[in-house]
Amino acid sequence: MLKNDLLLRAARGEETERTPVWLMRQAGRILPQYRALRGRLSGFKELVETPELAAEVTIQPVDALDVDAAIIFSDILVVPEAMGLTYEMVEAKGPLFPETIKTVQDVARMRIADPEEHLGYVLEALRVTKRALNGRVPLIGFAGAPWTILAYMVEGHGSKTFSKARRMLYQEPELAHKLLRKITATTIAYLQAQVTAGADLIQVFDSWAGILPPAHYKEFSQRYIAEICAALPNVPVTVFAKGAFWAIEDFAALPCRTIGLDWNQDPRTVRPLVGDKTLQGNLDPCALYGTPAQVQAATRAMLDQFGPQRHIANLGHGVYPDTNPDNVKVFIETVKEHSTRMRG
Ligand SMILES: Cc1c2[nH]c(c1CCC(=O)O)Cc1[nH]c(c(CCC(=O)O)c1C)Cc1[nH]c(c(CCC(=O)O)c1C)Cc1[nH]c(c(C)c1CCC(=O)O)C2
Repeated sequence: MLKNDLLLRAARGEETERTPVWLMRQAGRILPQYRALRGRLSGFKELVETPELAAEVTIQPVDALDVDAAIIFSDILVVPEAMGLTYEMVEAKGPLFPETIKTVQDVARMRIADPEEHLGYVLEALRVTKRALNGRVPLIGFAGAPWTILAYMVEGHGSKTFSKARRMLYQEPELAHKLLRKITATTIAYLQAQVTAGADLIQVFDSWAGILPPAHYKEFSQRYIAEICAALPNVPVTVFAKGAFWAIEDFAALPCRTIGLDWNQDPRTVRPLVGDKTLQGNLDPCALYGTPAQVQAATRAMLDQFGPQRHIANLGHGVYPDTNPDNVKVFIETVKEHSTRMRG
């Protein structure tokens, strides 16, 4: 039994006495206790692949920030690795795939991963975390959307344009679909296993949705996200497709409960377009660089724009590593106070 189920009730569209709040990337470099632990290890992957350590950093923000949810410490790139494409996390640079997907043979080599066999360390981290949380807050599981995963597998690293990945959609659309189908099958089995291992809510990250033209988004991304949502009927699903403001009416038709908004979207414009869905977001991560009074004012304004119900407060993307954790606490405290007042 959960002692704090605000997140799940808001996600299901039920009334809550205040707005739940958590932050994308809340476990990570903003916390000194994360940096201390991380500094003692060989690297990011050791942390991700050691269930006891992953559980420890998953719970750090629950202790330090008093957020209403924990999100399992992992990465979206564990999926391509499970399919056969190893990633490296290069210090101060980000992810790198030494080998990338270019040909039919490359796609044929990729396996549909078995969750217990190839991603057992994430499932074990979920089980350890769930036990250690002892019902304090819900535990969020996640995966990347197939398009965002393809983008990394083809490009090999982060990019402003992902033009190699986008080139494939024009030059070899059938090959892209072949790969997307394998990623989707892997992701469905992986997320179902996460739920069995203890995840209370699932978030799908389509971080690179916004670089696609709308027609490509429909063809190469949204339909696979819809398949994933439909395969998870017993758990609330959040879809966060960054930058895809033009697809908002299509999201309303997705078989998911919650739509994540980035900071470019105005919740007042979005709300009437998404029916009874719950919305998540969307304070500008850079708003946390202001003074505490400015953070308070920006957070209150955001809450007013969403309205009191069917809202999960968050930033519009992951918190930046150089954010002062004191301002993160101001954000969280302000959500709790102001959203309680909004109901009074
Ligand atoms: C695109 C993407 C990735 N990973 C993720 C996404 C989708 C969300 C988004 O759009 O930001 C998702 C992710 N990555 C991480 C989490 C953990 C849970 C959380 O607290 O949100 C989650 C949910 C840990 C991480 N993933 C990464 C770190 C930093 C690694 C370190 O400790 O040095 C963390 C805490 C590394 C990572 N991983 C990735 C990149 C581009 C980078 C480098 C940039 C960076 O360093 O922030 C791929």
